Formats: sequence, C-alpha cells, structure tokens
Amino acid sequence: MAELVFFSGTMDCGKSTLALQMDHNHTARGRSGLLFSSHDRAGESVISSRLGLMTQAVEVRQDTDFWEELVRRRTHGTRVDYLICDEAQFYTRRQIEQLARVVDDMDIDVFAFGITSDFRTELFPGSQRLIELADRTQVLQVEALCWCGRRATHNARTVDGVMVVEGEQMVVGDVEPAAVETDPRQARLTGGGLDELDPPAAPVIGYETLCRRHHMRRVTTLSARTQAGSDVALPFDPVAARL
Ligand SMILES: Nc1ncnc2c1ncn2[C@@H]1O[C@H](COP(=O)(O)OP(=O)(O)O)[C@@H](O)[C@H]1O
Ligand SMILES: Cc1cn([C@H]2C[C@H](O)[C@@H](COP(=O)(O)O)O2)c(=O)[nH]c1=O
Repeated sequence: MAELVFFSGTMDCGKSTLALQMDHNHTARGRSGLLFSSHDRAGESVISSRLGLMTQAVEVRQDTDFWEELVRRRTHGTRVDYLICDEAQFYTRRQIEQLARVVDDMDIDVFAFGITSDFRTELFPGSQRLIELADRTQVLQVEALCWCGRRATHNARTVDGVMVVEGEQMVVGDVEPAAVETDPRQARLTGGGLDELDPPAAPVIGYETLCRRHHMRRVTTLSARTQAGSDVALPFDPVAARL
C-alpha cells in the first residue's frame, strides 16, 4: 500500500541528504522513481545536499500539476513507483492534495521533504497541508543544534547579521556558519581588519537554526557573542547560554 510521508525538520538537518539516500536505496532494489524540487539553493531542477551530493530533478512551479504530470508520463510508458519531493514547503496546498491523490489512486509512494515553519515560526502552506494529509510525519533524527547546544527547533532569518521577524515568507538562502565569522560587523568587533572595506551593496540574507528560547529572545550566535563579550567562546558556553 503506497504512502504519503512527510520528512520534516529545521534547515540543515539532513533532509535533502535523506531524500537522495532514499532514492538511491529504492533504485538499488529495482524501483523506479521521479525526483522533484523547488527553488533549491544550488539552482533550478536539482536536489542538492550539503554533504556534496547533487542530482537532477524536475522543478516544481506554481502551475505544476502532479496528477497530470504522472498521467502524462505513464501514458508514455514510464514506470513510476515512488516520488521524491524536496523543498516541499514551497509547494502549494493544491499540489500537496494532488500528491495525496497520486498515492491513493495510482498507488505511488510519495516521500516529501521540507521545513515545517518559516523564520516567523509560522507553518508554510505546503507543510501545513502535508501535516494535515500525510500518512506519517517523520522528524529527522539528525538534530541541528542551536549555538547554546540545545536542539534547534526553529529557523531564524538574519539580514546583515541581524535577526528579523518580518518580511517575505520565501527567500532562498543558506545557513552558513562561515558567514557569521566573516560578517563585516563581527569582523570589526573581533578586530578582523575589515574596517576599510566598503559595506555590502545589497543586504545579506542568512539563516540560523535556533532553539525556541533563543528564537523567541532573538539571540543568534552573533548577538550572543556581542552581548556576552566578543571573546566569549561559543557555542555551548554557559554564560552566553543564559542570554
Ligand atoms: N562537512 C560536513 N561533514 C559532515 N557532515 C556535514 C558536513 N556538512 C554538512 N553536513 C551534514 O549535512 C547536514 C545538512 O544536510 P542537507 O541534506 O543539506 O540538509 P537540509 O536539506 O535539511 O537543509 C548537516 O546537518 C550535517 O549533518
Ligand atoms: C526559514 C526559511 C527558509 N527559507 C528558505 C531558505 C532555503 O532556501 C530553504 C530551506 O532549505 P533547506 O534545504 O531546508 O536548508 O527555504 C525561506 O524561504 N523562508 C524561511 O522563512
């Protein structure tokens, strides 16, 4: 019996890696799959993992109709046993409903991967519909961590290193620890010698995974360092963790 499974978690917890591993395992057993993604950081029509794997995928657009897509492929003789659907938070509610119908009426497994909530802690519409319709929702075992050492449960967005809670829901970007280190203001704080450089022309959007406590208090790695003193060693520092 086919299933609709939603593999969810924060950013950077290994969803795309698992998506590609599952495809590999199913293919190795002679099953035939189709890969989909939407607005992957690495570009159009790919699923990319931070572990370095990258595989071609069909780009899901606003007007993609999964039902029609599957009917078309089957009519042309393509066998499809399962779908891998990455960045599923960006799919529309209607597209998630189409995926549920693909499972029920075509007996095709659908493995969907995505973050549940946005930088404001609100559910993405696609994720909400998946939680509502999936046979199973599975939170990934690999835990992304907050700078304080707790499990990261939320995604924060930073603009030029400062956490924000207002803005467009969708802005493609990455969690980049190195970006914190090379943030111009942080470099100035730590005497990084970037004072003479021009400020960046466009605001730099980044993401950081945080525990709920630090998301609600808006304390990122950078602001924790600033508040605790720039020489405080993070992460897992008990002094800084009290912030
Ligand atoms: N250099 C590395 N060495 C080992 N593991 C890494 C490395 N870089 C990233 N990872 C692992 O990859 C995970 C991110 O995988 P990815 O599939 O890209 O995440 P997601 O799709 O959930 O954003 C990290 O949580 C970490 O466990
Ligand atoms: C929190 C949040 C994230 N995004 C974007 C940023 C990335 O491009 C993807 C998540 O990709 P990952 O493989 O899970 O790291 O989502 C966004 O658009 N809006 C947000 O609020």
